[in-house]
Parts: sequence; structure tokens; C-alpha cells
Amino acid sequence: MTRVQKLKVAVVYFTKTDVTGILAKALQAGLAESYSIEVVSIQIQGKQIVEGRFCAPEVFEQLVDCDAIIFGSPTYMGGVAAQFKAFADATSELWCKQQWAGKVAAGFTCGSALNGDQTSTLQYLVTLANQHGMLWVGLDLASGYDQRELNRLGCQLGVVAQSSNGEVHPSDVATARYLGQRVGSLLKNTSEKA
Ligand SMILES: Cc1cc2nc3c(=O)[nH]c(=O)nc-3n(C[C@H](O)[C@H](O)[C@H](O)COP(=O)(O)O)c2cc1C
Repeated sequence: MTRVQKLKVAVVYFTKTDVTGILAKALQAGLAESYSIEVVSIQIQGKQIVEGRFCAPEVFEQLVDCDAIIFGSPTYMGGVAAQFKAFADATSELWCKQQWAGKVAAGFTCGSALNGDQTSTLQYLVTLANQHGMLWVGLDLASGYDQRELNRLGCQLGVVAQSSNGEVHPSDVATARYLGQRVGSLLKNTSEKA
């Protein structure tokens, strides 16, 4: 009997107070709805950063093996958190050989303000993905016109959430789940056509 190999999707994120962590879990749940997807969850830990450098070669070994990578970070001062940036900087070793080229990419972030420049964080993630030759997937959700009330904050680059007390708005959680579903079905459809 032929065993069909699952598609692998990694969700790589940093979180301090777990709002990004809640979004990551929702995304993973959306991905897992596609039976053909194996989800790899990678939480960046402060202790993996030594003298400002992200040192965890095993993480990169896992990521090279994935078909898609979804990046997540809280918005800190209008950009990714330093811990996520340390991880991103360490990917320069893979960049030289474009080892992630052709993989699907997507992203998510949160902030404590309704408009706390979360879009800048996603724009950085888009740039990071494109430096690696990856294919970015955003949201096909028209804010205000979606009957499920997804994407309440109106960003189509990826998932933007807002929380000032650690609780995450149900629409933001559902939007993260939706992005997971979207990436999952895109990968599944592409692999079935190949
Ligand atoms: C150093 C620092 C900078 C921050 N900068 C911003 C910001 O620019 N915009 C914003 O909306 N929230 C900002 N916040 C709030 C965090 O983005 C928010 O608390 C987020 O939910 C934290 O994510 P986490 O729970 O995944 O750690 C900042 C928080 C810290 C600690």
C-alpha cells in the first residue's frame, strides 16, 4: 500500500504574554483541518538567543523540510519583537542558497492598540519571506462585508489582533484559524494538481 506523505507546515512565533501564542494555536487548528497537513509548532525562546544571536540549528533543519512557514510575532515598537528579529537574522545563512524559495509564507501579529502599527510588522514579514523567495499568502476577507465578521481590523496582509488585557477578540482568533485553513487548502490543492 502506498503511504501518502503529509505536507508539512511550520508555525514559528515568539510570544511573551501568550496573545501571539493564542493566535498560533488557532492557526494550527485551521491547518490541522486539512487531513493531509502535518503541523510543526516552533516557539522562539529567549534562551535560544546568545549574545544577540539565535542559536538553534535544529530549528532550521526542521524548517527546510516544510512546505510552508507561517511567521508570528507581537508588534513591539512598530515592528517584530527583538527575539523574532534575532531568529530572522539567523535565517541569512539559508538565504545565501535560497533554501526556502518556493515555500508558502504567511504571518500574524498582535498589539495592545487598535492601530498600534501592526501592519508594519506584517510588512516586515512579507519582506523577510520575499528575501527568501517565498510565496506570501494574505487574507481574502473584506472587512465589514464578511458575514462571519472575520478580519475585524481590516488588514489583508495577514492576521492582525489587538489585546490590551491578554484576552483575544473572538474575531481575531477566528481570523487566525481562517488563515490556517486557507494555507492548508492552498497547499492541498496545489499538491493534488502537481
Ligand atoms: C517593548 C514593547 C513594545 C510594544 N510596542 C507596541 C506597538 O508598537 N504597538 C502596539 O499596538 N502594541 C505594542 N506593544 C504591546 C504588545 O504588542 C502586546 O502586549 C501584545 O499582545 C504582546 O504579545 P504577546 O502576548 O504574544 O507577548 C508593545 C509591548 C512591548 C513589551
